[in-house]
Amino acid sequence: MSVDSDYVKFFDWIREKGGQVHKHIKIDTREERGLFATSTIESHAALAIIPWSLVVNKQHVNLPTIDVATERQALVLFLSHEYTKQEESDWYPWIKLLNIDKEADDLLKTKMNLFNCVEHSTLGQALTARYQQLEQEYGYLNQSDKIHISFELFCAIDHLVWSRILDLPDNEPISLVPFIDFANHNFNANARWFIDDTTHDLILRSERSLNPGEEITICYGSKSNEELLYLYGFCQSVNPNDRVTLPVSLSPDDLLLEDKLRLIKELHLPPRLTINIDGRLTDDSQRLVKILSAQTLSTIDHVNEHCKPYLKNLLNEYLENLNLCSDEEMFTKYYLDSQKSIVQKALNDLE
Ligand SMILES: C[S@@+](CC[C@H](N)C(=O)[O-])C[C@H]1O[C@@H](n2cnc3c(N)ncnc32)[C@H](O)[C@@H]1O
Repeated sequence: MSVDSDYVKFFDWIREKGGQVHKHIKIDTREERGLFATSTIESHAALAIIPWSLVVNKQHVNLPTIDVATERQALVLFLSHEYTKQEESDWYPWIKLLNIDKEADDLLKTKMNLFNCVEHSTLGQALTARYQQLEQEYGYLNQSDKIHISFELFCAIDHLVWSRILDLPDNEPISLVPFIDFANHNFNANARWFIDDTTHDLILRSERSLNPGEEITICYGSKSNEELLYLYGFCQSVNPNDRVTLPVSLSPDDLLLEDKLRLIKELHLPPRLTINIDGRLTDDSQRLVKILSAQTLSTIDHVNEHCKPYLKNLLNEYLENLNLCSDEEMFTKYYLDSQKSIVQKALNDLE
């Protein structure tokens, strides 16, 4: 069976379930598989209407009725169960296109490569934590007979969930929305989705007129490269929302340890430094540096002579770590180059 006929079946399935897809749209693969206009489409056209019954979230009737720790886990279990049923699944026309087996292979090859490349960055730390959590989750679900797939497939499905969920507004649960999940990201997207107030359908709408062959994109939000890589496995060479986040810690030998911890808690300061694309620290981070670098109680929340050396040391250490990362893969290179350039700007500012 050709892939094209799988797409035809998918479109038919959406229509059978009461949805609509604009006649001038197809799913195609150029650099990346996505949605494309096959003819001119006017501005504000409904590109797709997806009925609420096809929106997968924790309230969905078909979700496994077992306790789940998080909304994300509910979606992972849903996809795992439907994947296991194969053609018996009511969702098969969509599940088939998710290429879960191939995703598992790719994840092992490319994503693990990414993982190794960025090992020394904050992204590496976040990915390590996620992997460890997945191992624990899988161990529990497997032991209690709640899941019947391999760990590799479980990781692939977890990645698919992270990369395809939509954050619906107004306290609606995070959801998977077949069809809209084939739209790729662009900061200058030409389409957007919303929930119809009266029907509760999910509508994908063109925001301007589309040319024949043009890709239909949505914006995944103002995310940094680190967030894009973590959630979706891609990032952008020029990302106006990029930033650096550095985890910081206090030495157990610090004589002001308790005072510093108390103040950080009182001020609700996140335990990391954030440096914006222009190389400037956020206000919270500037305050954190003052506290962390203070050597006397009277200067604990003031600019002191230790602020600059403290920050310089931290930035140079991070730069050294970034230089240890390999940068052959395109997205890893975008990420690393942007991180280095932001840290360098911050260091220049300190001179
Ligand atoms: C919601 S899905 C979009 C459809 C997906 N391309 C597919 O083939 O099913 C999100 C995934 O698409 C890819 N993607 C989306 N936007 C991208 C972009 N601007 N550049 C590269 N890959 C992108 C990433 O792999 C991401 O994890």
